[in-house]
Amino acid sequence: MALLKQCKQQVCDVIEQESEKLHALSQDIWKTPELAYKEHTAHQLLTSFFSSQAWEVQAHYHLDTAFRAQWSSEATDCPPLHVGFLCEYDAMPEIGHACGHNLIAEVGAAAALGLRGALESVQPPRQVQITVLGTPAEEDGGGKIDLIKAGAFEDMDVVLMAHPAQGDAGYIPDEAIHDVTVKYYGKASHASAYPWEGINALDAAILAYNNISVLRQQMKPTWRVHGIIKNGGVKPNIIPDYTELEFYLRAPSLKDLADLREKSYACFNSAATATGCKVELSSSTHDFYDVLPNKTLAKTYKENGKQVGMWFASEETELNAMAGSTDFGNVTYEVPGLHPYFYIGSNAFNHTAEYTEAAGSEKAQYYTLRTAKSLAMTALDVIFNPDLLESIRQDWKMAKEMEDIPSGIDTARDLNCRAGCSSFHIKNKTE
Ligand SMILES: NCCCC[C@H](NC(=O)CCN)C(=O)O
Repeated sequence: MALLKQCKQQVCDVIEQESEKLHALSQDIWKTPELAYKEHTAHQLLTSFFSSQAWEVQAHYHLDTAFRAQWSSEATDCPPLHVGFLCEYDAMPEIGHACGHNLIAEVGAAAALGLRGALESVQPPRQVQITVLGTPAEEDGGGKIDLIKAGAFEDMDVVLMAHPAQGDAGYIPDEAIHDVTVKYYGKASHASAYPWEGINALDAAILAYNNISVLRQQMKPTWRVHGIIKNGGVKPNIIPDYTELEFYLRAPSLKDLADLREKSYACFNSAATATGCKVELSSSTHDFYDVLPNKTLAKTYKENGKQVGMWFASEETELNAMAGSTDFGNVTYEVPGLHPYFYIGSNAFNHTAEYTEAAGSEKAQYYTLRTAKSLAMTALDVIFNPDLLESIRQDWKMAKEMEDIPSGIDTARDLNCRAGCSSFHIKNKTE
């Protein structure tokens, strides 16, 4: 496959040629951290970038801060093979790009440029359509889920993106997540003069927190529940009449998440019963599904990654690692997808100020670009090898069949079902 080899080389050359522009793009995003659905500067930077590179851009694609950029090679007799690359670009409150989404955007852009450059340099075996989707609101909300609902993934064959971490990995089992806001309503009273007249909403909040801590003993090791008290009252001498908590519930499958949700809701409700408060449980964001594995895609990515200098832990280590959650999970229920993790030259952990610094560092560039090369090379393998695509489709079908999806949940369309950045335990060998 001399042509494939030549194309892979071309991917690397194009990405290197464009490296300064790509670096500037991710730097500009990094310097202006924006929260979910409000990523106006990042959106503007990315849409201008793709327009200037002669891509067909649909800015404001179904969402204000989403976009779609497309390019297609010349038509052949076969229907086009449709490859999607995703760019995330939302940041975290107060600590900026602490999950490195500026680098995710750069990887998506670089991989798309590299793949297009390679396909323009040869006569590809079939027509290829490349779509870059700008997907807002991963840290909160789930922009990809809005885009799934709008049909954005419907005709794609494979979707690829990569996420910054502490090491390179082909697949880490990101968990399904359900966010819940818990509100307790009590009755205010003078806390010293007439405490018996009050109904203490803070007591309910503390009981709820402790109920969850007690439940933890009976949780499976892969389950995660963590929360904060957003409102704990206003003054010590006023019995709090209102408190508010926010919790994230996570589990490795939709079935486990439904179980965990039931148990956790019992903890929240019983705290209300014990204190005489009223309770309100609500969720304002989409549930994220677990990320389905695709062995063939992950293996192909790792083979390419090794060619550009990556080191990977064993598959078993990867499968036992914990990450967080992502709305890419829902994408993997729609279309075969790959969501590898990549080293950015730092040992810092995601969601810390140190990681923000690392994501904006010059050092991260080398690792970010080699990740983009590996993603684009993986796309080339899919394009040049029809058997590979067949195997990817088989893996996808099997992974979906193996999910024990609770009744009442239609993963195809009912996105109101259940599904972190904790530490990524995959370490780089050299660290
Ligand atoms: N609705 C809350 C979503 C939180 C998503 C967040 N994602 C990441 O950290 C990216 C790594 N997969 C999380 O897992 O906390």
